[in-house]
Amino acid sequence: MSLKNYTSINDIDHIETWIQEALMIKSNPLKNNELGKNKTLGLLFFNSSLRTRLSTQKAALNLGMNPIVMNVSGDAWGIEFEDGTVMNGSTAEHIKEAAAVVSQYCDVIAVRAFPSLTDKIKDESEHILKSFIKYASVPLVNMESSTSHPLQGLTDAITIKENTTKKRPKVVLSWAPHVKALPHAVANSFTNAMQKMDVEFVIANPKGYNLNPEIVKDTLVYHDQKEAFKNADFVYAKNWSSYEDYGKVVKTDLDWMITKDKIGAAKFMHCLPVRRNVVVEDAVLDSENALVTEQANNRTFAAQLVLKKILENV
Ligand SMILES: NCCC[C@H](NC(=O)CCC(=O)O)C(=O)O
Ligand SMILES: NC(=O)OP(=O)(O)O
Repeated sequence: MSLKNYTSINDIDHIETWIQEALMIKSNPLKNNELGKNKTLGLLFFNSSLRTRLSTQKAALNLGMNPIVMNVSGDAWGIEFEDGTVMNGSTAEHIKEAAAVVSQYCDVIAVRAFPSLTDKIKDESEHILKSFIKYASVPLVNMESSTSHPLQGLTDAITIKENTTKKRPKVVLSWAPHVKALPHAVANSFTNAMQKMDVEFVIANPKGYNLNPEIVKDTLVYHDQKEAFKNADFVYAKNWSSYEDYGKVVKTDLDWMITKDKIGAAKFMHCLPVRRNVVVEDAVLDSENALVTEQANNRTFAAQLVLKKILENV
């Protein structure tokens, strides 16, 4: 299947096939190093990044593409996204011009834009991502938007497939404590990805932290972490702010921190960056059961698969 834009896990037609394709790329990353020759990937960051910034560039380089990167916030002119506004405030150019202009320099555009966590309706409308899609004339890749992080979700699916010996492993997504209000994007895309895979998938979170019911669907949600962790093969930790009381930290349940004692022999996963001894204790991250570096490595191959599918279509 060729691809126009990659904005959500729902753009994956058959996840098992995509995983196999990504693993083929991993076994020979330079096989298609002519496919992107003389093509430019523009990476636009409205927020910080280490893994996405480097692994997506690495993926582009493996395909022979030329990546160019910009930190939009701070370095570029402030972009206006509202239609018909009198631009006499702090924004200096409109997304209509900005996206059209970036499309002159790039064959593919990748964008990272986190949610406000204050305006649920606006965040859920994905106005930044959708505006780029509307006004750019080239394909777009989501590098974590308000509600989804599909490069991460695909990576996590690949990592679980590589690290399981069981036909149908038990995978638990667990909320974990944090000092800040964080987005739902990673948890949403992980949930979307697990729902497409042949795994026993459950979610554990304290009361008040249920994810968007339209994402959770009929996935089992436990409010008792210990109960959820029984017989788990993979524990995926992530903090998110409240969805119901949108963007709020309703309570910091410190006893939800992931410990060696709690997860036993289960493999530990996290998208990173992770706050040690807040989200998860050192003993877990420093153990052989931590897959976090492997996940970060797989980001390259997930991005490479997505770019390959887009390049085959342009
Ligand atoms: N891209 C992976 C996670 C990005 C972001 N984490 C953060 O903002 C953590 C920041 C901190 O720990 O201060 C999130 O949860 O969506
Ligand atoms: N996991 C992830 O997306 O990391 P960065 O925020 O560092 O890109």
